[in-house]
Amino acid sequence: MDKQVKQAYEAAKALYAQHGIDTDAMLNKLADIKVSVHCWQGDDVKGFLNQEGELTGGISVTGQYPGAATTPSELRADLEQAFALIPGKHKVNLHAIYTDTDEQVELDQIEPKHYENWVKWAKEQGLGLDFNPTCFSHEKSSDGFTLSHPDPEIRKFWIDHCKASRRIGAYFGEQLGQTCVTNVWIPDGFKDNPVDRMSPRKRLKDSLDEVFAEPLNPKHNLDAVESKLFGLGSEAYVVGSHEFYMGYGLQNNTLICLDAGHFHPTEVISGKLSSLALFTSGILLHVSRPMRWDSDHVVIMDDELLEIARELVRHELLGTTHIGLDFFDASINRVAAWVVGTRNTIKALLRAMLEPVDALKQAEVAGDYTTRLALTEEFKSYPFGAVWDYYCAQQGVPVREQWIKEVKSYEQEVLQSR
Ligand SMILES: C[C@H](O)[C@H](O)[C@@H](O)C(=O)CO
Ligand SMILES: [Mn+2]
Repeated sequence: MDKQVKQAYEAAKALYAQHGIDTDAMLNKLADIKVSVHCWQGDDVKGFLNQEGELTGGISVTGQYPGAATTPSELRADLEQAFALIPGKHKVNLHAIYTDTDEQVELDQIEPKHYENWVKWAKEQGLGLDFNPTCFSHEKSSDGFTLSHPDPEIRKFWIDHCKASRRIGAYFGEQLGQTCVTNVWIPDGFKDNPVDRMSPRKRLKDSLDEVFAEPLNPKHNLDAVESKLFGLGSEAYVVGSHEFYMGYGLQNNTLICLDAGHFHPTEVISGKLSSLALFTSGILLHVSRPMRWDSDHVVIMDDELLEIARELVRHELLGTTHIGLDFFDASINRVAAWVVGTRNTIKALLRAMLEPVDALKQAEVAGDYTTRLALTEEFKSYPFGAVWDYYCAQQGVPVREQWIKEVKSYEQEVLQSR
């Protein structure tokens, strides 16, 4: 390890120790945290089932940066490159459209065999896998409705797709010895004010009951449901709102997924964790960065990211929270997008672990808000960067911005020839 990195770490360690913070212990804890890295940043949410099809469902990717993955092997190679620059061992989050097969399979007919190569690769790489049914970018969702569709045949198609997806999730979990989280998100909603808000929700509830009817081993698969406030073309009404899924998840014991971009622009998910955690067995996060809307920008070290990390650390929610990422930016190198967003998420967790939580809580309980504010502010310039650098070196990944040149040479050697 670089001498300077080590020296800076030792100095930082001594400073934190004065507040009873054991940096070595925190780094061991950090190494156990898995972030679920979403495959869809690598190819602009196209997938491999119908690559030429349009991205629908009220989500959008902008940018023309060259080098998007066009095959499962390319996507895996890009992910490997990203993971070589991210400390720790993590998970990959797949959508159903990321089949690896020559078969032209329909979404309601997908089977574990269509994802076998992903499992083989995940085993080789020591990664876990998560899964999502893809209820968009399909002719049967072209009018904006899937599980809440008024036509029972279309609804059945999507129910069967979600059922098949859960079985694939269970197969991932069983094969990899790591629980797979299968997350259901649907785009269903209206562009303009509906007359009947209730009936689509009733249909969605019934559909979900069918989807989740088959009992699966929770060691292999955990179900999650993801709400949203609005999408492109569903500005007035989304069937699967926060209230809907909060009720559904609590009543049916599924994980509730909070996507940072799925609420009103000034509403933050960090503030929701301590409430939800009291009533659920677990939470799924989609860490994202909404800019004025659900824009899915790459995650940066902003106040909300740090606040999410603090909530997880301060209330000991790391054991029951599944941390997934959800952003897609095609205006920059896509491998770099993964690296920036994932490194920041892990770094934010480390920053939160290096705060004097007990002292801050004591000050708060004693009504000493002066100390609470002063200590919080002073800790913002404590040398967490030196601890982070040491962690990267310890984990065998580039320290600080050293990783950028690796992404640049990968771009030259691999991405540019695509
Ligand atoms: C592709 C993802 O499933 C999708 O982004 C979903 O999670 C979402 O957040 C939709 O806005
Ligand atoms: Mn999401």
